[in-house]
Amino acid sequence: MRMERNTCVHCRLGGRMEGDFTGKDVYGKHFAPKDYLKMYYSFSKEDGTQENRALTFYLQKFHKTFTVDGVKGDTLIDIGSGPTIYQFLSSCGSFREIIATDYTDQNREEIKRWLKKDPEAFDWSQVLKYVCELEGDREKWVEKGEKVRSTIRRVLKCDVTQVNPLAPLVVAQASCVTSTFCLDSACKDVTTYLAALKNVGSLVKPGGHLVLLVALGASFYMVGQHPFFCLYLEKETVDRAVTEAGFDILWSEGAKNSYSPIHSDCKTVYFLVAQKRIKV
Ligand SMILES: Cc1nn(C[C@](C)(O)C(=O)N2CCN(c3cccc4cnccc34)CC2)cc1-c1ccccc1
Repeated sequence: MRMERNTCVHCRLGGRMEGDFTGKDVYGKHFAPKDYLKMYYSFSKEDGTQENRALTFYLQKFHKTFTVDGVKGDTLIDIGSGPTIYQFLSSCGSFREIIATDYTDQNREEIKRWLKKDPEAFDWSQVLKYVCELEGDREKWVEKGEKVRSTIRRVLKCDVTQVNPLAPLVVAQASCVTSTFCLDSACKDVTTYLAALKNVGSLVKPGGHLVLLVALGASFYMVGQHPFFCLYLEKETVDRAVTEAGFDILWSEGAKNSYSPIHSDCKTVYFLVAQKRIKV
């Protein structure tokens, strides 16, 4: 039907995206990791032409943070890991232990599938090769995979809306906390976002680092045919939330969104590195 092809996703959804927060239960029921991974983390076309500019931006910024700038420490906690492991490829050589976390069972299971080398696990080999090329030796990608597997020691449940996001577990404060596209998808409004950032920030030891990847100017994103809510955030809101959570922003960089408008209305993907103030 011609009209159908010409209407935006928002319109086709009957405008349901505005304010339609995707609650935790919906994630548990409707979030399909395989569809998500195929849609957002396929690295290139069959002919090898590289097309995933969003992913290469994230990988370059993680490389700058951990390999070039030398952010390191004992433990790194990743909050809202989703079903992905790309976020660990540069940090796995800089921390003794990585703890991956997510709210949904199916995302944690997808990570465990890759850790166990399950043949049904998502193929991250192209992404491993890209990061090894950034580090100067593309041929080291198999060893890189083994290093990631040996460094991810735990895969835990998290809920950023809880004061202790890892409750009922009490985990020692970490040298570094990373979180990619989590708070913007998990928080229904800015008040909740500010509180969630304080909750996540409480997991960082004084002097430790917080690394965030945020979708700016986004109200939804698609996984397969299912729309998911995203909190509409501007750079200034994120910067203020990080500062109010007790961190100094060391550097940040935004990149124009390269997702298809069918997948999301995201304007900018925003990478930020901050350091927790030491109370004197
Ligand atoms: C790309 C991309 N990836 N993602 C991350 C994704 C798929 O949303 C996810 O797996 N998440 C985050 C939400 N999350 C949660 C949901 C409910 C409650 C949670 C309570 N605590 C912690 C986590 C909770 C569960 C894991 C979002 C995008 C994206 C965003 C905007 C525009 C375009 C793309």
